Amino acid sequence: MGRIWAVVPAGGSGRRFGGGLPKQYLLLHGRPVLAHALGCFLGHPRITGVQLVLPVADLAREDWRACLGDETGRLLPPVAGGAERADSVGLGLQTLLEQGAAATDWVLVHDAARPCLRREDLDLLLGSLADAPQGALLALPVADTLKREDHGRVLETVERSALWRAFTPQAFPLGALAAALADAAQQGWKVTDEASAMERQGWRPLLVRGHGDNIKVTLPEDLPLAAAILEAQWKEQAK
Ligand SMILES: Nc1ccn([C@@H]2O[C@H](COP(=O)(O)OP(=O)(O)OP(=O)(O)O)[C@@H](O)[C@H]2O)c(=O)n1
Ligand SMILES: C[C@](O)(CO)[C@H](O)COP(=O)(O)O
Repeated sequence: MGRIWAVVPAGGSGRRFGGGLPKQYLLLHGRPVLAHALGCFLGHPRITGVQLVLPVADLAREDWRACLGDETGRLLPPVAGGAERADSVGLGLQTLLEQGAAATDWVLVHDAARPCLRREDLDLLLGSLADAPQGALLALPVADTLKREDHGRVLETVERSALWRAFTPQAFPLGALAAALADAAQQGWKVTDEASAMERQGWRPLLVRGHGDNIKVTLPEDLPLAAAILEAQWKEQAK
């Protein structure tokens, strides 16, 4: 396996979260949400470089860097994102390729809005790649009963026995993922994660069971939840 890169999409506006400041900049235990997400990769010996993707208006923003301390060695110059998450990821991948990454290198894509990724889960995903030629992603089996909605009422209960929640990081060969995202964009397919773009190409990525506390900060109530999760993780590590 060649080098392994990370792309961290942080180019969103946080519409569902609301408020003035996009959620990736909000503070969790004194550090921006995106700094927590970056930290996992910046401090990992198997990650060659980290490509952060920001809203174009924020490229000159520096405040979030202060919290990274001396971890910035592997942080590449941020690039501007696009209208949708998939566009931002694609722009991050293209930048890596233009800067000399090989198409056969691997890339992990991780939401900046997921600040609670455990090192052990990142290691689990990285460790799976040798046996995952079609890529891999952290995920968790659904534990709730799922309903399909129709005009505010239950239409049906969805059989959940084989359903998993897809998290990030999601790991794929860099060139194949860039091509799959470009194809999805050209075909007008809305892909909400990297795996679905690869599935469209016939790939069947490996599901790697991770911890459910790898939450995505999406709604206002997710921020205090993420703070409590981080605190619980730190207490667990301190034992
Ligand atoms: N055009 C976009 C949209 C989203 N993202 C990033 O993709 C991740 C997951 O997206 P989501 O949670 O949906 O963030 P937002 O798009 O900002 O949220 P919303 O859909 O509520 O506006 C986030 O780290 C977000 O910053 C991105 O890089 N570029
Ligand atoms: C990529 C992702 O986090 C996997 O669950 C999710 O699809 C992102 O969705 P969003 O609506 O862009 O937050």
